[in-house]
Amino acid sequence: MPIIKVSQLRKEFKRLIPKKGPFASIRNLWNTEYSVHTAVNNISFQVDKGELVGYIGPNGAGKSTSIKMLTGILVPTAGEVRVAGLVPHAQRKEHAQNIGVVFGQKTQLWWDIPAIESFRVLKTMYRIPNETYKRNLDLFRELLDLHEFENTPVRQLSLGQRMRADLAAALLHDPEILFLDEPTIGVDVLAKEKLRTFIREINRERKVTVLLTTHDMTDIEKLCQRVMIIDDGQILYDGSIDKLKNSFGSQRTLVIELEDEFDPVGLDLPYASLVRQEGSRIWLSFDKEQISASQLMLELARTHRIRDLTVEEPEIESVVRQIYEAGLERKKEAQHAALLDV
Ligand SMILES: Nc1ncnc2c1ncn2[C@@H]1O[C@H](COP(=O)(O)OP(=O)(O)OP(=O)(O)O)[C@@H](O)[C@H]1O
Repeated sequence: MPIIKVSQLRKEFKRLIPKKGPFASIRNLWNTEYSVHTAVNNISFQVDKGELVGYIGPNGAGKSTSIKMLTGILVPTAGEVRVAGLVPHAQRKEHAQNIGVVFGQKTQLWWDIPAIESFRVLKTMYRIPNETYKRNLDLFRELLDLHEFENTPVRQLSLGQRMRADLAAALLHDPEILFLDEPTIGVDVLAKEKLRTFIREINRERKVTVLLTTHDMTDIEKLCQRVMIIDDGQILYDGSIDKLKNSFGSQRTLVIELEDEFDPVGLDLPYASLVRQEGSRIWLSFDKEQISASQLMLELARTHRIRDLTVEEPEIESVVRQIYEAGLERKKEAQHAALLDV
């Protein structure tokens, strides 16, 4: 059952075109010339209840703008968005009861008071029953080690501690849906792992639907069953991580353990290149569209005795990098064509 429904969603921003030349700063005071920038360009998708979906894309792709429309902070220019049956920007108060939001770049907590005080304020704001509040706080204390720092003013917390407090704050009122905008940004490896374990736990145990934006592909690999890639305001991919690797990353590595020391003399392997060698172990990179791992192995077996072999899938990091780079190339070509048109 879809809990998030987005159809032909669009967001345009007007940008002032600054005047140049003499007295520009004064003339800009009366400037009314704008250009329109489309940050989100007619996207459509649905998220089912209980899903944990990664929403990724390069800088400026439109992730935060989408999240802001889903959370009701921004009003769409066109299209439809419904979250748990509500229109976020039109029904902000009811919507706030259904969602939790964490923006990694900006805390939702009050800066000058300890996190525990912020939690008490949130309890009143969201009218959280005593029992629910206590149950949740006890659980979050246990899973996020809140007791270590809950009495320290938020401004004195480390980034990792602040993020843990923010996550707890976002979930105190038992929301059905959690929006996470870069929750692991700038956090050290151990703290990241703690945050990931917590996110996984509340998704699995409490069936909270999670939409997560991140630049950290390990977050995606460790947490998400499904990933959506947005670039230039448009969704380029929506599906599983395995399918993503298969569709976009055809490069594979065959790791072979030979019986004897590797001797490259006279070796002529079609469609493969030797990328590494350590004694009798070699790494061959190949494109699965051109040759299969078994064909490659047969070729090698003509001249070498093989003891063992494994095929390494591409890292999601490199697959996603290729997709971003292809998008960048397309943008450069479009800009170049536009310049030629002028
Ligand atoms: N308030 C605004 N006014 C004008 N342009 C904006 C505004 N907010 C965002 N944009 C533009 O919209 C585009 C998408 O921005 P957005 O913040 O959604 O990207 P993002 O994918 O979240 O990027 P990042 O990974 O860098 O956070 C960018 O070109 C950005 O400059």
